[in-house]
Amino acid sequence: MADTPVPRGVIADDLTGATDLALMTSERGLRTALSVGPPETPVPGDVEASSPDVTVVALRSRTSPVDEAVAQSVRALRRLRAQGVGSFYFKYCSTFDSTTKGNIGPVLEALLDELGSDLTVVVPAFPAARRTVYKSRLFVGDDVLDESSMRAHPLTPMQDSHLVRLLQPQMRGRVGAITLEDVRGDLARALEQCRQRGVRAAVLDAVADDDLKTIARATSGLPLTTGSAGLAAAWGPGGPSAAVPVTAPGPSVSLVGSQSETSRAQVAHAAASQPVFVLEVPRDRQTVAETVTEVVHWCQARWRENAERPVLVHAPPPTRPPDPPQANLLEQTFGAIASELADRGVRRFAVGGGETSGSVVDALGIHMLDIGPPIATGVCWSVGRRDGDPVALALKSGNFGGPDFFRRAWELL
Ligand SMILES: Nc1ncnc2c1ncn2[C@@H]1O[C@H](COP(=O)(O)OP(=O)(O)O)[C@@H](O)[C@H]1O
Ligand SMILES: O=C(O)[C@@H](O)C(=O)COP(=O)(O)O
Repeated sequence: MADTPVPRGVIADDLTGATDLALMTSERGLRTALSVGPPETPVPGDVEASSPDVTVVALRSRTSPVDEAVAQSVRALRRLRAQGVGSFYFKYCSTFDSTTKGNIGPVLEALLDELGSDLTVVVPAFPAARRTVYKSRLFVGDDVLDESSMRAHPLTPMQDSHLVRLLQPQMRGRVGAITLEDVRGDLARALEQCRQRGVRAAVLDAVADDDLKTIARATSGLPLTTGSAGLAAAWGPGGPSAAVPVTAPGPSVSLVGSQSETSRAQVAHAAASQPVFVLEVPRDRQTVAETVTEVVHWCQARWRENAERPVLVHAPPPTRPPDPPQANLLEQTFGAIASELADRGVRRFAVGGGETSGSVVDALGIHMLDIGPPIATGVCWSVGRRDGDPVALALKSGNFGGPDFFRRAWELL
């Protein structure tokens, strides 16, 4: 197994992306801390004792305006540097989710500027999750990105699959491409040629785990690398899993705001054995509050019938075209449901969707997560603390997990 130096600081643009990567490093035996938002600077003297191998900072910047995403990401980088971190990874989605005013390019350039570095790589490939890049085109399984279900994402509809074409309009600097032949040939030379041509971000083809190992080795000297959790599978020497055990008693609830095909199939599967509540899209804050009260009563009534049986609450099908204010009200609704249920003693939450997970964890007031055992590729149990009590969280990217995810997850607790 390759022994590749590990970027010690990871800045992730959403929470499920952060847990995806943290699972990867923790499974490889790297002690991984996940901070929800930039970490507080630790008290000097504690640094050595508590220093993890990798600190992952989960932001909620994926759909933020450019200025906000840049400010959040630079702030995270500065906090990590203050803790002694010297090498960084910017984690975005393996489906390269970004809006038309996408912030991946601006964030990447701001981080390069902050580090005084000229070149980085763009590596969203994650073959274990069937994301591959060939001739700069991103594939999801057998489909190019813009022919996959990502084409109809409510917040980040992806209507091109060519990463250079997607990224260049977001950047001041030049975007280049490195072909699979060069990745498998003389990658160091290809990177040097990019540098000489003034390329700031080189999009790398990769279709197999071995390509990622090659890339991890060839880019280990760069202060900043970027991509999905795929590349993290090639970091470090590898070793026994550093995952912590996760236990939390009491009733179980799944909250699904994701509209991906995968999530919808998972909800349909769960509905065969679990009570399911379908939300309406709230019109305003007042209807958010009314909906939350209704859902909390519904959950409690279901648990009085059978305390062991998980329940599931999910968002209704979206309107076309997608409506960001409605998306935001739904996120608030899921967050408030979680927080009201937690006030009533619920400690087991499975959440479908990255934005939805961010909203739920924020509403629960959780700032740090310990990484637990895997549930599916890219999804794990994690533990946060709320008023000192452990809260078990399965934070699932919309696109991840098998059809039985919302049953299987509970069986692992
Ligand atoms: N019916 C709907 N109308 C508007 N927005 C919706 C609807 N259903 C879900 N959403 C929003 O879509 C977004 C889904 O994003 P996210 O939770 O990140 O899921 P994924 O992981 O699939 O990207 C959330 O902001 C959610 O509130
Ligand atoms: O890289 C991935 O696919 C995931 O880690 C990820 O970023 C998930 O984002 P959401 O689909 O918004 O949950």
